[in-house]
Amino acid sequence: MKVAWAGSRHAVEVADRMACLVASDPVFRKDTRTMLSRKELFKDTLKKAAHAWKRTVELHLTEEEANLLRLYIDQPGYVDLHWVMFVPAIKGQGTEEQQKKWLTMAYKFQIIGTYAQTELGHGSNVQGLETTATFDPSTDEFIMHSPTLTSSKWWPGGLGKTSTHAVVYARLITEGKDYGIHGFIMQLRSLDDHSPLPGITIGDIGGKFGSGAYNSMDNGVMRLDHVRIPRDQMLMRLAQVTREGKYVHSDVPKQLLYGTMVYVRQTIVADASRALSRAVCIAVRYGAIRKQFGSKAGGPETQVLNYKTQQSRLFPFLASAYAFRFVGQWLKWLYTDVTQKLESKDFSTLPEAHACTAGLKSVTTSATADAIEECQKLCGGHGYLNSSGLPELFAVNLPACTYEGDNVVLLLQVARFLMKTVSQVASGKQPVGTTAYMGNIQHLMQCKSVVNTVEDWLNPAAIKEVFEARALRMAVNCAQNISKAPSQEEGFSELSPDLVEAAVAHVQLIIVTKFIEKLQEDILGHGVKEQLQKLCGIYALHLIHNERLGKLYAQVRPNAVALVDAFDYTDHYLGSALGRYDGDVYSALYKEAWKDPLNETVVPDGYQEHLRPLLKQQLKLSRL
Ligand SMILES: CCCCC/C=C\C/C=C\C/C=C\CC/C=C/C(=O)SCCNC(=O)CCNC(=O)[C@H](O)C(C)(C)COP(=O)(O)OP(=O)(O)OC[C@H]1O[C@@H](n2cnc3c(N)ncnc32)[C@H](O)[C@@H]1OP(=O)(O)O
Ligand SMILES: Cc1cc2nc3c(=O)[nH]c(=O)nc-3n(C[C@H](O)[C@H](O)[C@H](O)COP(=O)(O)OP(=O)(O)OC[C@H]3O[C@@H](n4cnc5c(N)ncnc54)[C@H](O)[C@@H]3O)c2cc1C
Repeated sequence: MKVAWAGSRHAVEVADRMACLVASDPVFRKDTRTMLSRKELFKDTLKKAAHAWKRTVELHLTEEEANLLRLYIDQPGYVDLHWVMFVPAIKGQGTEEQQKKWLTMAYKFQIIGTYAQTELGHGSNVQGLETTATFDPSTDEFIMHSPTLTSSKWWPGGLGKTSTHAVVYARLITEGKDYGIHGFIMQLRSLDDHSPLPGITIGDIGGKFGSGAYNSMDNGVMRLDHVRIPRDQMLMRLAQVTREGKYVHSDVPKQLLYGTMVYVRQTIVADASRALSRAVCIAVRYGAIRKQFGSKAGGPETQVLNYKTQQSRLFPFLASAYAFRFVGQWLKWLYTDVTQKLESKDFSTLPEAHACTAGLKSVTTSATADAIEECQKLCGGHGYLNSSGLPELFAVNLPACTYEGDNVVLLLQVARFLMKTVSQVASGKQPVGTTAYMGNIQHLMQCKSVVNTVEDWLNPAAIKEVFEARALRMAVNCAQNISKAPSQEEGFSELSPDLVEAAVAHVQLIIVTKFIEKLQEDILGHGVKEQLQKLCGIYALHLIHNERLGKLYAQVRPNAVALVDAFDYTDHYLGSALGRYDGDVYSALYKEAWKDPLNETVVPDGYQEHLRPLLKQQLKLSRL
């Protein structure tokens, strides 16, 4: 089963080796992490990251090994953004020349990069970002500027105290015209003393949910005051600005600007299955040890895992962990396939890749966060202790429902894709890939399920047909209702809760299908396939129920604010910049950020000891 889970014997071997390397190194200890102050935790993260890099170089680790080393250190930090977003953004959006220049430095850690897209005022609505990059032909430079409070960059990981560089997303303005959002490489801090460059105000945005957890990451705020960068620091693979200031767009779809997000969403599905499996592992093992109540007077107490209620709550999570793992492996393949097609200028599969990555990221991270929380309850009182590992696991994985795209916003993107596909089917076009089932519309709209017993759920064809029929009927129903609305846009908005459900049904169909396809592979090991068949059945069966309360929600909405005002909580008691009575959210958020101890100094404690030697050493090595 280890091989089935990991994907190959090789994967099991490398993972074991890297996990042992981390576990046996005292620098990577994490048992007291939740007791550290924010400053101590941050410094500990700097130390671990520098040590990890030292071991990577000393042991000549491959990329695969180095990634696993980072994963097992299990402490979010600036390196995640550097490798998972900064490097891929330059790879995807930089010209060959730009890649050569910047990636050479990034691969050797001579520079540390982050991905600065989100602002205080806009995250989901990328086209609403306000930072400007105005071309000045007299100096051949862009002037990077934050015109408003809400245009402050807000959230980028590693930005707060660590990154020396960033890919910054800003509105490109040239010859007086706004050409929308583009990516720019900016140096943020001095490579000599780490102080912010002139015109750049930068800091940490403050403590986050839970102790330990994501607080190891210095998510940052940044304001730019007319900072000049050379023209060639605009990422120019998708569009260019000439020396004269002419805007030229390449013959590639403009959506490739969002390519880094597609890449990261795909990796997040794998993260979700890992986090869910950790929670399930804790709850199942503990359930086998924990005993409560005797069966008969004087008889042995019952292992809590034997209670039917415990099983019905826990085993769907166990099945989901496997389901997410297999769909994650498939998604990685899909992403590689699409990337190869893009390189040969075949952009046809881009919309499907967007829908699959967005949908799967959304469904798997939401289910994982809910499941970790439930696992805490499944472990009773002890589950609430930090030492159970569950509070931190929950706190670290909860934001995956928000970062890389809010999960509801992403499901609406899937729904948009589905509505387009339904209309294409109606006009006679045969859908392909994960929507191919929609071509079977006549049958799926009318067929009756042959599933009557739990055993029927082990019949893959029956399972698949039920999920196809459910997904298709929900999508068609939405499309029909939208067509009755005064306009497409109004219909989409009005129907959005149903569209989200239709999107979830489509994504769950993909997960079920990929699980079934996995079962059709050669799976070695006595009884392994049989166990997986049972888990596939459990995963599918636990999903088939539904509730609709949309009409009641609409009736409550007009009084929703009054209904929470009626709790009569003071701002002090509520303790939330977001829940303030007066609604002055942005000013409050901004003010709170500067209170964080990390912002007491501009250059962080630990820079001289860990960060500077790391950067200097790499610089020296490159000059040898
Ligand atoms: C303890 C160990 C650690 C555990 C965790 C460890 C590691 C985790 C690993 C990684 C994570 C690490 C850190 C997290 C860092 C987080 C970073 C971020 O959050 S970066 C910021 C991410 N931001 C977002 O995701 C914003 C979400 N919003 C959007 O994506 C878009 O704005 C949105 C919602 C798609 C709307 O786009 P917009 O252009 O305004 O509108 P349209 O809906 O009209 O779309 C236009 C067309 O473009 C198509 N589209 C949209 N997105 C994409 C895409 N990505 N790819 C391809 N195509 C896309 C869309 O379908 C429309 O097409 P049509 O015109 O309909 O054909
Ligand atoms: C831990 C963490 C790390 C992050 N790291 C980075 C980073 O490194 N770099 C970076 O650039 N960003 C980063 N982000 C920012 C992240 O990408 C955004 O928070 C995310 O994209 C959501 O945007 P938002 O915060 O503006 O939410 P909003 O869009 O303001 O969402 C608020 C609510 O409105 C709803 N909503 C919004 N739009 C719609 C709609 N059209 N229809 C229906 N409902 C809607 C959402 O569902 C949500 O419930 C990070 C965030 C977190 C939490």
